[in-house]
Amino acid sequence: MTTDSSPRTLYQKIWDAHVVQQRDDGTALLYIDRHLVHEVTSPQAFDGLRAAGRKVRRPDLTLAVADHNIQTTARVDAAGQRLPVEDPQSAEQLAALVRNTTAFGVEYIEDLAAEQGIVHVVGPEQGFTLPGTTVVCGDSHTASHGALGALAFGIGTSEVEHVLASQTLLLKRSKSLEVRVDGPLGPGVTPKDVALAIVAKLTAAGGAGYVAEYTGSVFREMSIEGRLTVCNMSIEAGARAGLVAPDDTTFAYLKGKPRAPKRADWDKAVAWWRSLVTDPGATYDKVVTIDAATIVPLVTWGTSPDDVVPITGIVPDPAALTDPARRAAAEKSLAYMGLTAGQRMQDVSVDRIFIGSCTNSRIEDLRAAAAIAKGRHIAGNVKQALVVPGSGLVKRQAEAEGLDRIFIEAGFEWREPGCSMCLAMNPDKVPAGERCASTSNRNFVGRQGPGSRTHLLSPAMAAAAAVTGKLTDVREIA
Ligand SMILES: CC(C)[C@H](C(=O)O)[C@@H](O)C(=O)O
Ligand code: SF4
Repeated sequence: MTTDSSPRTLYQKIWDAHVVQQRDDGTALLYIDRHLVHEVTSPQAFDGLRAAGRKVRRPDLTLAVADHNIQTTARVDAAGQRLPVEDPQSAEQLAALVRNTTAFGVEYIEDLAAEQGIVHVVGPEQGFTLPGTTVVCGDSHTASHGALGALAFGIGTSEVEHVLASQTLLLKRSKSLEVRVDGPLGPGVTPKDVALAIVAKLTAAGGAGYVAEYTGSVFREMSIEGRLTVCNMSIEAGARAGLVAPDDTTFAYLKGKPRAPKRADWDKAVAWWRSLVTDPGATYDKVVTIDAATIVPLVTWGTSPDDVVPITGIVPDPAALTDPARRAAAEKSLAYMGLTAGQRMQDVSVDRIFIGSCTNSRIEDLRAAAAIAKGRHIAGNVKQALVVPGSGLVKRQAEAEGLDRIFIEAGFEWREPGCSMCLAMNPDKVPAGERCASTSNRNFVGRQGPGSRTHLLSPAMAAAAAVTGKLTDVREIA
């Protein structure tokens, strides 16, 4: 604990409030407030506990949900009977999560429950993620939860076991990075474009060793859904975590959420949460600023999330790169993506559309996509357009607003919640050589299936690509 009153960053305040023991080697044992668990990174951790004869220390602070392997087609038949998961490995991982959470007394959000969804959509939506808490999950996109002012980061399977057993984690403090974006956003520019602009500016490795705090008018004016999109992609710039200081928008979002504090506890919590801001005079180790007016609707061309160009731009020419290693990487990337230098991004036709993932599957994302899809139809060359809500609650809300009808009438498939085509661990895959306009966060080689080609963009731009059959400037449609 810091005892003097020197100005501190938000990151430092949350860190200081969670140090259980400071060690001489610079590491600290940190208390973990919330642990989210999914089926992919937990089986070995539970096995480890079993082998050591240990229990889960705080089952009440642990919440499990299946998302990566789960099918997004119907989960029950017409008679209400559960339909089997066909892939044996997925079926086993899902069964293991049920077995392990039952055996260790951890709460498991059942796959047929309306609360089921992608772990990073579920945490905020349930009020499980709260300002000023430390949140971990065996998943790199845990950074998302920083949108609520939580210090949230991904951990490996051995750390999952450590947290299950002790509710603590041994960590080295990261450096602090301020990412400031000020000014009004232009037409068609969404939080996803802000996120892509940040990743492009920092580069995919530029945030390594840092915890980013997003500051400036753009984030103050942004919804929680938008902040979740931006914080989600912190890891694509290599940052350990991303943070937005909690404010009235945060409190309004959390109030009444199932697991948020109630009555007098709520008032006490809000009073503390209001102190979670970077003090005037506190310094960051690094500061990056972006003028919001320079951000336009963006799209990726390559196989790294920082391969970003304006939708009005062209495929960059590797020959313009002087560093031979970077040039070779860009050439390889273009060959994989089936693109040629100088080609206009808006001439690139697409085979599939994916609207979903923990980056862009919340209600505002679906509203933005539906606004473009409304009264239109997917183009003849588009083989499949998936809309996968981030949770059963998002799905229900969207249906109450009639968004499902808009999508279905426009030729989209309306699915059950899960990670789906974001990483193709379930049957939702992009076939080799096919091109997908995707609202997810990674365009790595083979990410959406072996040989798949991914272009990252916003939900509105994904819907625009669906109806025109090619990458499209949403400003020309909306
Ligand atoms: C499967 C999981 C460990 C992985 C992650 O850590 O992020 C996945 O969610 C991803 O997005 O690649
Ligand atoms: S939606 Fe995609 S990025 Fe998010 S947790 Fe699932 S696989 Fe990872």
